[in-house]
Amino acid sequence: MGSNNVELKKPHAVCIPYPAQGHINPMLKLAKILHHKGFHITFVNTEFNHRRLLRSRGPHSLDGLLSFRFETIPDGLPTCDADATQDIPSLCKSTTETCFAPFRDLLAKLNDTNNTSNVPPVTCIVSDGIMSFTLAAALEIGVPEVLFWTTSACGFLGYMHYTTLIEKGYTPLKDASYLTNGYLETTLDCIPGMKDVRLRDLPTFLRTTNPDDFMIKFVLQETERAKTASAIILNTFETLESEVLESLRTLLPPVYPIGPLHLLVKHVDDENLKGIGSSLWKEEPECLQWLDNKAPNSVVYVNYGSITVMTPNQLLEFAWGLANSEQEFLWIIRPDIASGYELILPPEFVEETKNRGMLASWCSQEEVLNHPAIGGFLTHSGWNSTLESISSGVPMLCWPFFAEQQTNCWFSETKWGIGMEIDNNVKRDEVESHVKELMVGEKGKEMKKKAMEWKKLAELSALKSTGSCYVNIEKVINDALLASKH
Ligand SMILES: O=c1ccn([C@@H]2O[C@H](COP(=O)(O)OP(=O)(O)O[C@H]3O[C@H](CO)[C@@H](O)[C@H](O)[C@H]3O)[C@@H](O)[C@H]2O)c(=O)[nH]1
Repeated sequence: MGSNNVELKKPHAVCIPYPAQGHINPMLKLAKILHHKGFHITFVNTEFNHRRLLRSRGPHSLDGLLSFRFETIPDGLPTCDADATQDIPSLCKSTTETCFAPFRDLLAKLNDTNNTSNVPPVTCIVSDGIMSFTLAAALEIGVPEVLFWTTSACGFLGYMHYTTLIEKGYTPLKDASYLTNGYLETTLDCIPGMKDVRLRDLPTFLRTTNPDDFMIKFVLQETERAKTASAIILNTFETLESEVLESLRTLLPPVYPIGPLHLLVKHVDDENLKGIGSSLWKEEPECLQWLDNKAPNSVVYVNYGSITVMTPNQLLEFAWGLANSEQEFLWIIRPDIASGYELILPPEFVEETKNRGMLASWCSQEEVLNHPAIGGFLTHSGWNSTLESISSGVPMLCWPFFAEQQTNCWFSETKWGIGMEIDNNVKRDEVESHVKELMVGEKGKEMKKKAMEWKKLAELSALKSTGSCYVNIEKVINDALLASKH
């Protein structure tokens, strides 16, 4: 009884990620940190992802703890049980249009004083930045809400300036020829903190001719609502993106960099929480065993995250580029990477690389990037992948796919000196030469040196008690999450 009383006195944070892998991962880490700081946690998944997590991690993997519980709401899309990423624009549309009511019902259930489940009243909401419908629900029950944008600060700044791009007539594009006629190379000087950025380096939803494009409207809606949150948090660190953060601070409520969360969560020393994970696909531990037999810095790691798709031809160009580079590689090919196509790698490729290549469908990426055998990362430049690579001191080849990945790529290459871009129209010769440069060339050595410097700074920001992001989490808790709304 006594312990229940203690439980009922805790502050209660409802954490709701956008329902995609790259958003659930950092939100779960943050939820664990908040739990460690004394919060009761309700973590809200969609029913679709809840079922996927149970399949990938086992039937009891979401049982949670007395003080860390999982709840679900429907995502509004037709029922489906595929182990595949959902279409992002459809998911943005359905979450923004249908999730408010079930979320509000869930809050009412959690706040029901007749309930006998020892859940304290909800005292704050931590919501994904692109689930901003939750702000109205927070307002209704009179609790503060912090928005967690899981992108880089630079990517977020790009989104914040969609209004500027529309005002200045940069988007929508006049016609489809503007996609290929060199127009996207235009450099801009209207985004403070991103001098000389090109249109093509900004989040890709601007590449439309349709003035009513849903994704543009969605970005405008989410960035406008962000201004009404109690605070904005970002999974980055001050020294990495100081100029951009400064620029964001002129546009928004308090902005706190609180990353890298995968380093900060290491301070949570709680055996009960260790088993709670968020991988939607089953990880293949053989990848790590394979790496154990490799020399330091000898393997290039290839992974395009959870959303990227490509044509069989692009896949083939990567395959032959890797084979011809003569480097060792660990290549993760998600089962749905070539969605809609049958995916077959040529037997000659498999034969030629069998002694120096390992193929798998999903892995524990943080562990892989931290393995001493990894010398470089061929990535789609998703923010989690970029930050995990930075924190492991691993330089990158960037093949950005969509959203703010293009911005992450540009910053990796031009500002942080740890990335080299591969042309979107991927060709095997370019993959071969870039992989060689990354792994054994002079440029690769320079990038490795820089990456090791950033790794140190990432670690510093996550230091227990004194690291700037460690301190920022305390500030978010005291100044926003525990602050009374009224
Ligand atoms: O085999 C794998 C592949 C990936 N991951 C993890 O999955 C996450 C992938 O996230 P990210 O690299 O950010 O890529 P996306 O899944 O594409 O992420 C989406 O969400 C990010 C955060 O908002 C955005 O930066 C991206 O543009 C958007 O596509 C990372 O934590 C990886 O460690 C694994 O654990 N194993």
